[in-house]
Amino acid sequence: MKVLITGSNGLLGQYLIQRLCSLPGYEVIATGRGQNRLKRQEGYRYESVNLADEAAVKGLIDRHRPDAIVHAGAMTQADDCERNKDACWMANVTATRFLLQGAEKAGSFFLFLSTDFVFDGLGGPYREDDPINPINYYGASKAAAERLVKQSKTEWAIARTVLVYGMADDPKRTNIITWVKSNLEQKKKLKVVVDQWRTPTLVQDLAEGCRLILDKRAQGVFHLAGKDMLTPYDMAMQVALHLNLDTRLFEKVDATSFKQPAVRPAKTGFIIEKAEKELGYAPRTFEEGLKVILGSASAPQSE
Ligand SMILES: NC(=O)C1=CN([C@@H]2O[C@H](COP(=O)(O)OP(=O)(O)OC[C@H]3O[C@@H](n4cnc5c(N)ncnc54)[C@H](OP(=O)(O)O)[C@@H]3O)[C@@H](O)[C@H]2O)C=CC1
Ligand SMILES: Cc1cn([C@H]2C[C@H](O)[C@@H](COP(=O)(O)OP(=O)(O)O[C@H]3O[C@@H](C)C(=O)[C@@H](O)[C@H]3O)O2)c(=O)[nH]c1=O
Repeated sequence: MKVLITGSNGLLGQYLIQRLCSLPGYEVIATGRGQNRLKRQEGYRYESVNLADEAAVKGLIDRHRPDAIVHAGAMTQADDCERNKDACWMANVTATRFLLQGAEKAGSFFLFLSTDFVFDGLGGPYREDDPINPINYYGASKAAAERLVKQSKTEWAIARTVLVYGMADDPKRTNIITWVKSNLEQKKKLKVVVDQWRTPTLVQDLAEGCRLILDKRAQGVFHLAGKDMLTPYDMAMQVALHLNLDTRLFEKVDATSFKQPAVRPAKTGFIIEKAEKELGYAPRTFEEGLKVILGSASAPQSE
C-alpha cells in the first residue's frame, strides 16, 4: 500500500513513518514543510510541500497517486492558532480541503488526525458520537476540517487523539514529557494545572492505531487515546519521579490562574472501546509509556 503522510517532521509523522517502513507491503511518501528534519532518511521518499499551496498539493498527489493519505500535518499550537486565526484556518481547514480534492481524484483512502479539542470539556470522557462543541480556535478549525472529511466523496476515517507525548527529532512543539524534563533539569519552577483531565496518548500507540485503521481500511470516527485519565499535575509528577527530578519545583495552579491565549477544555479524555473492539487497538498505561520513552535517549526508537 502506498501511503502519503503529511506532517512528517512532526511528532506523529516521525513515528508513523518508522512504523510503516518496518512492515512489508507499505511504501511511504513523507511530506513536510521545508527540509526533512528526521535523523533517519532512508526507506521512504520525502517531498517538501506547503500544504496551504493548492497547486503544490495537487502536484504531489498527482505524482504519487497514493492508496491512502494520512493527514497529520496541522498548526497544532493552540495559542498560536488563537493569535493567528487566518494562518490556523489555512493550515488546518483549507489545506485539508486541498488534500481531499486530490484524494477524491486519486481514489485514496483518507485518514484525518483530529483532537479532543473539538469537545467543550464539560462532559468527558467522550465517545465518538458525542456532540462536538469546540471552545478555542484550534478546536474549531479541526472541527471544520472534520466536516469537510465527512462530506468528501472518498473513503475516510477520522482518528481523534488526546495530548500526545513522546520524544521527537528536532521538534517545534513541546509535550508534557519534554517541558517537564527540560524545566526541572534546569532547576526551573513550573506551574502545573490541577483541574484539567486528559487521557494522554503515547505517540507509538497512536502510530499503531493509525496503522490498524490503514490495514483494515476502517471507515468512520475512532478515538485513539491512552488508558488513564490524569491531570497535567498527575502526569508531571509521574515524569519527575520517573526521572528522579525535584518535584518541589512544581507549583499547583488551577486553569483560571494559568493564563494561556486559547482556553482549554476542562475535562476531555476518550472512551476507546470502539477502537479496542473494531481495530484491536491496545494502548499502554501512562506509566508503561514513560518506560518506553524515558528509558531511551532520543527518538524515534524502534520497538
Ligand atoms: N500533539 C498533540 O497533543 C495532539 C495532536 N493532534 C493532531 O494530531 C496530528 C499530529 O500532531 P503532532 O504530530 O503532534 O503535531 P506536530 O505539530 O508535531 O506536527 C505537525 C506538523 O505539521 C506541519 N505543518 C503545519 N503547517 C503546515 C503546512 N502549511 N504545510 C506543511 N506542513 C505543515 C508542521 O510543520 P513544521 O514542523 O515545519 O512546523 C509539523 O511538522 C495533528 O493533526 C494534530 O492536530 C490531536 C490531538 C493531540
Ligand atoms: C505548558 C504547560 C502546560 N500545562 C498544562 C496545560 C494543558 O492541559 C497541558 C498540555 O499543555 P500543552 O500546551 O502542551 O498542550 P495543549 O495545547 O493544552 O494540548 C493540546 O495539544 C493539541 C495539539 C491537542 O490537540 C490537544 O489534544 C492537547 O493535547 O498541560 C501546565 O500545567 N503547565 C505548563 O507549563
